[in-house]
Amino acid sequence: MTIISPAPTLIPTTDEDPFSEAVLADPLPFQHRLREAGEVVLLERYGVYAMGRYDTVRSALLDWQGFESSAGVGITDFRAETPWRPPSLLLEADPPHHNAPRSVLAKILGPRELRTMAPRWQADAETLVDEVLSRGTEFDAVASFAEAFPLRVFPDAVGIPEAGREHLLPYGDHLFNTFGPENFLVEHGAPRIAEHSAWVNEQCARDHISPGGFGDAIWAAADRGDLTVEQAPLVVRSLLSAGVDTTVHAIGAVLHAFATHPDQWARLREEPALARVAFDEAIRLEAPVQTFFRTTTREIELGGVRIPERRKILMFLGSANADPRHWNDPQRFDLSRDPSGHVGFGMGIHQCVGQHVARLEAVSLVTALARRVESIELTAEPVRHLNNTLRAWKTMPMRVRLA
Ligand code: HEM
Ligand SMILES: C=Cc1ccc(C(=O)O)cc1
Repeated sequence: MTIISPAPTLIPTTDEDPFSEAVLADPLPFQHRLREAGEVVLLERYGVYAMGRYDTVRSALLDWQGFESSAGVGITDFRAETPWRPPSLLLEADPPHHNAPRSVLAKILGPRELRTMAPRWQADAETLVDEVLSRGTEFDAVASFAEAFPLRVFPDAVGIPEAGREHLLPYGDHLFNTFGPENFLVEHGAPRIAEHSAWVNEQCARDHISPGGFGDAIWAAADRGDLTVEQAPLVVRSLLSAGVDTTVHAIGAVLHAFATHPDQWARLREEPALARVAFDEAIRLEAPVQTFFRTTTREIELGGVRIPERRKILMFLGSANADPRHWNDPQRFDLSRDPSGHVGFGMGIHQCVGQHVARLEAVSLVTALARRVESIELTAEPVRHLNNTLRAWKTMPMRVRLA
C-alpha cells in the first residue's frame, strides 16, 4: 500500500485492490494496513472510501441516516445505475420503506418462533452426523456438513418445492459477488445467473409456497395487510438470497475454528451449552460476510477526513472484528471471550434479521457432532472459495475420532 503521507487536508490513500484474488484469499494483511492507515482511507482504484477499524465501522452501521442503504449496499450506486435485480425491500431500503418488511420478518424469524423448530433441527442434525460417520471418520466438512445441513433444513423451513434447489447456492454466490466490482468472480457467475434468478423468483410466488413455513407466514402477512401482495414475493426472495450461502459458510467457519483450536473443542464437549457462544465467536473471527457498502447522504467528517455526499463507503466487517483496538488477541478463537458487539451480523436497523435461524442451524449441528466426536483435525490444507463479499471454504478435509 503506498500511503501518501496524510497532510491535514489530504486523506490516506491506497492503490491496493481489496477485491483482488490475493487479498480475497488472505485479507488479514491488507486489513491490518487499512486500519493502520487511518479511520477512513480512499481506495483510489474504485473511488470509494474504506473503513476497517471497529469504532468507525460500528458508528457508520448505526448512522443509517448519514450512511444509507437504499442506494445499494454494493459498489453500484442505484441512483446512477440500474441494479441487476429489483432491490431488496430490507437490505437495500431505508426507513420508512424498510419498516414494514423488517417488522414482518423480525416476527417470523424471531427466537421465540424458532423454538418450535429446534427439536426437529436437532434431530435432523443427529441424523446427518450419523449418516456421515457411518461412512467413515474422514470426510470433506464443507460438502458433508457445511453445505449439506443448511440445504437439508432451510429450504423446507421456507416451504419451497424440492425441484431446482441446486440453484440456491450459485444464485447466492453470484449475488454476493455483485456487491463488489465486476471482476473475474462476477464474470464467472454471469452466464447462468438469469437461470438461477428465474428459478429463485418463481419459488417466491404464493402458489409455490407450502403451508406452515416462513414463506407461508410472509404471504399471511400480506393477507393481513402487514405487507402488500407486491412486496410478499420480494420478502420471500430475501430469505432465499440471504439464508443459504451465509449459513453454509458460517458453519464452515465454526468447524474450521474448532479444527484449528482443539482445546476449544474439548471445552465444548465438557460444556455443550458453549455451542451458542462458539457460533458468535466464530462469526466474529471469520466473518462469513466480510464487507458491505453504504452511500453518504451528506458531507460527513470522520477521523479528520471530509467525505463528500453521495460517495460509496466500504465497511470491512471482518477487519472491524479483528481490530486489536477493540478485541484482545483478536485472531484467537476463545470460548471464554464475550463476542457480543461483533459486527459479523451488522449492527443497527439492518442487523441480520435471520441470525437466530443461522445460530439454530449451527448450534444444532455442532451439538450433534460434539455428542459423538472426541476430536476433530484437518487432514490437509483447506481450500478457499473466493467471493467478493463472502469468506468461504471450498473444501475442508477433516478427520474425527469418535467418542
Ligand atoms: C451466519 C449467517 C449469516 C450472516 C453472517 C449474515 C450477515 C448479515 C449481515 C452482515 C447483515 C447486515 C447487512 C447490512 O447491514 O447491510 C444481514 C442482514 C440480513 N440478513 Fe443475514 N446473515 C446470515 C444469515 C441469514 C439468514 C439465515 C437469513 C434469513 C433466514 C438472513 C437474512 C437477512 C436479511 C433479510 C437481512 C437484511 C436485514 C435488514 O436490512 O433489515 N441472514 N445479514
Ligand atoms: C447478508 C446478506 C443479505 C443478502 C440479501 C438480502 C436480501 O435480498 O434481502 C439480505 C441480506
